[in-house]
Amino acid sequence: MVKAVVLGAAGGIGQPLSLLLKCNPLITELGLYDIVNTPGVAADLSHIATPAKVEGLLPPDDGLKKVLTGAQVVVIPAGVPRKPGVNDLFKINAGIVEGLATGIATTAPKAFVLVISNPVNSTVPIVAEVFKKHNVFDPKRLFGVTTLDVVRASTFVAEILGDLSKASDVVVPVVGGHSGVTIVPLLSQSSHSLPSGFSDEKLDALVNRIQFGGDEVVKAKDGAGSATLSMAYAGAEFAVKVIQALNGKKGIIAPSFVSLTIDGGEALKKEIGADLEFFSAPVELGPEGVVKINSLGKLTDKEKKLVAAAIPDLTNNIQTGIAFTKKSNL
Ligand SMILES: NC(=O)c1ccc[n+]([C@@H]2O[C@H](COP(=O)([O-])OP(=O)(O)OC[C@H]3O[C@@H](n4cnc5c(N)ncnc54)[C@H](O)[C@@H]3O)[C@@H](O)[C@H]2O)c1
Ligand SMILES: O=C(O)C[C@H](O)C(=O)O
Repeated sequence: MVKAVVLGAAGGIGQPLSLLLKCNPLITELGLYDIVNTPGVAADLSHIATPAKVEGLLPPDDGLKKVLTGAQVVVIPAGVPRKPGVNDLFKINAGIVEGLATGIATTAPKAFVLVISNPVNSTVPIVAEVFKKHNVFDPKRLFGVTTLDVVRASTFVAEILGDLSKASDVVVPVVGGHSGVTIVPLLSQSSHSLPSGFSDEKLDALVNRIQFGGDEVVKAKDGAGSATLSMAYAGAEFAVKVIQALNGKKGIIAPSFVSLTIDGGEALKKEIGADLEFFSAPVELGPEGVVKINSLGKLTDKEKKLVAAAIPDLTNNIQTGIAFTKKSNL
């Protein structure tokens, strides 16, 4: 019996993500919340012949509180995506995420919180600070969703291998954060080796494509927003892993942007040579959330440089999130 909730459920990510969650038999209750359209989305999904009972709520009449009551897993894709005229996502999304995190901290403080809203490197620290203000912060239960970078890495490697049927078997750890140079694919650890003779230039181009995969979609959508369908796929994949671990399945490991106060975090700080509060690394999941942050493993010199290049942006992004909540009255 698992209740999952999507905050921002009527949006470009929210709707297909809610569809994928509704299709998962592990979920028995699915709560949908947005500032618009959730009753319609919920009515539509409720006709699908799967176990989850769906409800769609809006802000009036304590909708946020009602939807969060009893929630075990809360996924947050609420907020604006990149599009013309929207240059600073943080300005808008910081307040949205802070408001929703306040709702979770007061109504479902034990829920696992999966943050999709960008910029993830800053919105995750915002959620952490809000939870600290309410004295309910459990770092093991807060996740920045970086799975789309992992999904892209698998797909692009399978494309290079000339066999997309392998895409879902290819495992490439992607670490660091979720924006541009903070995205660090560890291609030397790919489950499927790149073709022999794969040149340095080609490797650089592949790293760049994974780091800036979001731009490809924004450009192709030509003003209509950023990745929604691939993000919904990635978000559902990560949410299901969290739910499987919650239900007792062992050995689930996936990269996520998490607090380095968790077991394994101190060792990771030494590995990356930086005293960061958050970093995306492979984490082992269990019924209480993150059991342990794993080592990044053996890195090539190129990968060590990529990690070093990610640190300044990560430091700034994390501090921007923390500074926002310090100034806020919520
Ligand atoms: N983590 C990732 O890998 C990743 C990937 C793609 C997009 N994103 C981010 O996800 C976010 C959503 O993208 P999208 O394309 O779905 O945008 P969208 O505009 O299509 O949908 C966002 C939804 O959020 C809702 N919303 C706004 N304020 C809200 C509030 N206070 N409470 C509840 N709902 C609220 C809107 O009504 C809308 O339905 C963006 O910030 C985007 O940058 C993250
Ligand atoms: O790039 C974006 O703005 C959206 C998202 O973070 C992505 O990786 O596609």
